[in-house]
Amino acid sequence: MPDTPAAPDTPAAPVLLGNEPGSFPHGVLAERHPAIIRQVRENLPYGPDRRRALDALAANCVEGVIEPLSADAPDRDRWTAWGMDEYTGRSWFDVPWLWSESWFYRRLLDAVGWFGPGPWHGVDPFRPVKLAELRSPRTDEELDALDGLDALSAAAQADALLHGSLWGNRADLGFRLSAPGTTPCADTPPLVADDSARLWSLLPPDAGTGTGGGTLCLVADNAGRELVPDLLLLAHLLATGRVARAVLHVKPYPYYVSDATPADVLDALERLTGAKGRAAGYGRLLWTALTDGRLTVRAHPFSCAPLPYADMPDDLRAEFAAATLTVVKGDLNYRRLVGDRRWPATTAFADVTAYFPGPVAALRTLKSDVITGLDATVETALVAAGDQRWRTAGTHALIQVRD
Ligand SMILES: O=P(O)(O)OC[C@@]1(O)O[C@H](CO)[C@@H](O)[C@@H]1O
Repeated sequence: MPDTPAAPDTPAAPVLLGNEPGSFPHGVLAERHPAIIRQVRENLPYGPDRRRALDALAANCVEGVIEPLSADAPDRDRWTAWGMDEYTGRSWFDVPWLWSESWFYRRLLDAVGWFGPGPWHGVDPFRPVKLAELRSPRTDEELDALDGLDALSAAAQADALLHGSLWGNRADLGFRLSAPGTTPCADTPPLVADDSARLWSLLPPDAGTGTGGGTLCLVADNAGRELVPDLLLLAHLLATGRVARAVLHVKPYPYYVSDATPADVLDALERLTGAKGRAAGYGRLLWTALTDGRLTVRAHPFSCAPLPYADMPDDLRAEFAAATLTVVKGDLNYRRLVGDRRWPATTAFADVTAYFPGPVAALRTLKSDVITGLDATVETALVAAGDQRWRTAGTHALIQVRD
């Protein structure tokens, strides 16, 4: 399977595995995944066959080994190219953590009958939790707060929407299974890196007016309370002419509990168009942009690949190469962007993303060990402030740009 180092000129750090008891990756494999299965079992009335399959997966993912997809699986060839044969027979804990997590969600879809011919075909096992969040009063509060933006300068409005999208990344339902009620940490500034000025310099206002303006790719992460502010940001960028077109990359199938799929985009859009005030205006703008082609939604198979973006296929590479800027959202996408490795925290972000075919920005709250691009002083302060939970607790965030 491909294993392109993220940055050929930077010595590659070791790939993260899940086999170290007490480590964050080990906890995800040993505890978070079984908890996700329990939640899925409770949230939908699956019949005995599906329940048995879920129980079998619960045992297999903790005690068993990787078993190949069935011969008639529609994506068997793809998974073969992504390393399935190489890892068959090995413990889930002994293969790259990035790989075994994606494998978990793929096998979960088998267990619930997503690919099958039966009644559960195409039914998102995470839909109940996604919808509960989208319909929550907190979403209303966030949409109502948009009307307060009118009092701000144009630059402050843009920053507010950027930060809404950034901190929306805390809305990760899988994460909340293992870190409920995490509160921001007062000891160190919440932003560990802030390249927002560089980001805005790549998207000047009105650069996108007329026919020759730029395209922004936004590689989305979670649905619901992350996707809503992502859509608001896109609407604002289109409305202010900072971009002429936007491409929203979402997942082709349910993944990492709350990751956005095309169906989730429609749900979020409905939430916006059904809202009041500025939120509704942005909803209408996005609806029109979808109909006239200024906004497109992509669900590329590689979006659910168990591999770093350094291994992206040529068609995706060409898309990102043509964009004025690609904004990559969230923790998992960050791991895939820089490579899921034990990088020293001060490793240059520009080096580990040198392979990326165009300007790229990461907007991410920190929910796993991987980190690059920190100033040494920032790292020292974070470490001095206490334990290493700043890496995984979602209390800190970053905006990093490589142009
Ligand atoms: O990508 P997201 O939604 O920001 O976060 C995904 C996440 O919760 O799941 C992984 C562990 O399962 C970590 O990368 C991260 O903590």
